[in-house]
Amino acid sequence: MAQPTHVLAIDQGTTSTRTIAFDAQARPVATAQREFAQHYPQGGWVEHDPEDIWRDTLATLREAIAGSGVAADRFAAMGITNQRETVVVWDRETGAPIHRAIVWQDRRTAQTCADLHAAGHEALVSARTGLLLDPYFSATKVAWILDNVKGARARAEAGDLAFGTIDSFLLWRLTGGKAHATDVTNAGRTLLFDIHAQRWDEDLCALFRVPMAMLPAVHDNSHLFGTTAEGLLDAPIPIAGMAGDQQAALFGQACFEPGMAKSTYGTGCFMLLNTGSEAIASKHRLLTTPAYRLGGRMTYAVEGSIFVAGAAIKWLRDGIGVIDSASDTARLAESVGDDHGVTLVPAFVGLGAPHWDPDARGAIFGLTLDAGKAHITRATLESVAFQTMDLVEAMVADGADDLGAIRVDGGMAANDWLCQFLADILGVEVERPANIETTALGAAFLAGLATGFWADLDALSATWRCSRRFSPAMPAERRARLREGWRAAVAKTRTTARDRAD
Ligand SMILES: Nc1ncnc2c1ncn2[C@@H]1O[C@H](COP(=O)(O)OP(=O)(O)O)[C@@H](O)[C@H]1O
Ligand SMILES: O=P(O)(O)OC[C@H](O)CO
Repeated sequence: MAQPTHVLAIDQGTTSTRTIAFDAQARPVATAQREFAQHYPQGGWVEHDPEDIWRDTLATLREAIAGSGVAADRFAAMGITNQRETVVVWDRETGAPIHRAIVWQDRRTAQTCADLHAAGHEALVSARTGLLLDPYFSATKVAWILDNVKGARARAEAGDLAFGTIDSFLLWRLTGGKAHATDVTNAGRTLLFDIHAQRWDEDLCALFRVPMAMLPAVHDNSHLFGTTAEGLLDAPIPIAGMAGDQQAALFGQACFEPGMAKSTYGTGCFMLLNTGSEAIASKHRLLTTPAYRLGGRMTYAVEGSIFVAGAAIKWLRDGIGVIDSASDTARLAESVGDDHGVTLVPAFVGLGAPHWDPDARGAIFGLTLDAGKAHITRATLESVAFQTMDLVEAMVADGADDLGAIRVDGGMAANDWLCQFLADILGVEVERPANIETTALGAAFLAGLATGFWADLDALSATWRCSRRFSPAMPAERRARLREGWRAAVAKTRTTARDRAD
């Protein structure tokens, strides 16, 4: 066999699918990317067509291989990383999904979660899964499909249907239906997986009414999951790494030591803090989640999940048309004075951590007649930093040491204005790596480790480079005033949601 020279990573995100080819120095040598359709069948519902996702995955894989100029048999392996929690249920015989994928942002099961909460189930769920009863997670979405597609529940119980998050679905398709598996990080977002015992939990499956016969096998993140089916690519390539995208970003940022944190700004924003071999239960409504498992040894993280970050920028562009492109936002934000007085709370799909309020909806405060698109744009960027601030405060209140620095990545991290405002509001150093595609890199690292392409974590750490560091420069008094303004706006947003519900 030819000596491997490169590794591939598939990054299946909420709004786009991409494949990146990396060389042995972890440099991206070819990228292929496609945006795909979002379906909003009702208010608060969000769906994807799994066939779109599969079509784009295959197309970007072929394109990235061709674009790299590297022969397919020179790739040591590929890794898969994915939007987490999103649910696909498919027929084991035909491989056809029985419903569109229900996306992590979808709120249709809010009432089911409220009922389970009222019945007193949250303590058990949190103790075993590290999560909360929120429609964000997979279990209630799976049950919704089984209850709403005719005959599905009986077929699932008979073992004829398979459930998977996007990673499992892609693995199934890539291997021609040979492998039905996932990894601990994706399993750990379903509400069905005991993150301490590290196995599917019978009680939780019964509580959420998900038949165990439809669940995938769960493996380490660095593991030989399967090999691409004959004829799919010019040569079969092993699939040897898998992780949910936020955990992959933590890995790609080389946050391997307890106390190291990263924050990823894509559609949403997700901040993960490595807590080592200890699963720390949050007292401030953060999540406890598997960070990665290598050689059977689990590393955990504490996570703050924010549902809307880049999605608000997309809304500025596609929803209300105040910008032509995401890259306009920094210039517009700079054009507004510091004391502009506008606050935007982007609770478009409720609020995630640390509030977990599925009924909250977006709001803008402080409008005056001179407020224009620049004010709204600036307030939108600021809201992303303020939400991160809420997460950091919750982590510190949970006993985390004061964070000296956070590593940022994701599409929005390209925005210098945002990175500086983030450093100012958090009062910590913000480090942006040379490669902000850390999600894909993390998946590539996992696949490369499994196949010996990279030797160990030290070899991976050695590839991490900071390209720009943003240091806090805002006077403490101004920071305190802005923080206060944000808290008041969030409180008003939540009161309005409660008033509407009454
Ligand atoms: N310069 C920028 N300023 C602000 N937001 C940006 C910028 N560039 C990209 N974005 C936003 O980042 C998001 C894309 O990031 P990405 O990491 O690709 O997301 P995902 O993986 O969730 O699909 C989009 O929502 C886009 O609006
Ligand atoms: O698509 P992203 O990058 O915003 O990530 C989505 C998260 O995995 C949802 O939990």
